[in-house]
Amino acid sequence: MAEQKICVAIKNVSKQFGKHVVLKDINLDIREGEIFGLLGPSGAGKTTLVKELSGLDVSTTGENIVLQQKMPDLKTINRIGYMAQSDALYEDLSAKENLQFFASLYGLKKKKQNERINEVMQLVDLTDHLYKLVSDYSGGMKRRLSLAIALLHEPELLILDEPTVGIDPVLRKRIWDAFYQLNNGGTTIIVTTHVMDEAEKCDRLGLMREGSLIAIGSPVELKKNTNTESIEEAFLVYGGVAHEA
Ligand SMILES: Nc1ncnc2c1ncn2[C@@H]1O[C@H](COP(=O)(O)OP(=O)(O)OP(=O)(O)O)[C@@H](O)[C@H]1O
Repeated sequence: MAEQKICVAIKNVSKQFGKHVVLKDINLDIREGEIFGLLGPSGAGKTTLVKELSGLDVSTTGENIVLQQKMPDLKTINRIGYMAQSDALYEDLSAKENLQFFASLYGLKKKKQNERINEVMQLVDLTDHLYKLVSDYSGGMKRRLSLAIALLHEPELLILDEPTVGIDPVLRKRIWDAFYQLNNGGTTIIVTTHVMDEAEKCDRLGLMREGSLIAIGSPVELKKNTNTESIEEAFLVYGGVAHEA
């Protein structure tokens, strides 16, 4: 990590859907250039939080400052790449047509569009499948195409909601290689996951449970502080579940 500048500042953020409190007073700084993982079981509030950071939802109280702007902010949204949990692709179009559509939405000019389409498809290793209909893509290919789309406008911050769910280990490694490549180029990455080996790949983690952030630290720190050997065990200790050695 070259710098310690703050990319995302989450300040006293709470979220309620009706009476249901989904996020409880979250405070978190994410640094520029880091890969930050939000780890927690289903329903912990990870998606709700990253949607707020992406400008797709708003907090009930508190504020989310992303790239020095209070969210939601239209200009800032254009500096973020967001990959949702389920793929938002047009199945009846080819990959290239999908990419062109989203590139136009991002306002990229024709020449730039073609350049970026080639670059992002190379990064996700789909160059040979550019003209294939998305309906003929496998699940893993669709995930990689979604990632390519999120990268078209060269975002400074990439937010990935469970990017490798349902993906086999070989492909998962390939996708993570792409994340590292982007991160080495300076992109800050926020990734939600409930996969422990994926959590180990992050620079720092925020452990979430029932809408609360119960611990923040590097994988090594979290294990050391709880005297455990795995993130899974550390999570249980932070969550108040007895740790049996
Ligand atoms: N639009 C909504 N209206 C009402 N409740 C919602 C809405 N969106 C999310 N929730 C609730 O908020 C809680 C947190 O959901 P969220 O999707 O943020 O969790 P998550 O940690 O991302 O889980 P998963 O890993 O399953 O995606 C859940 O109880 C969910 O039912």
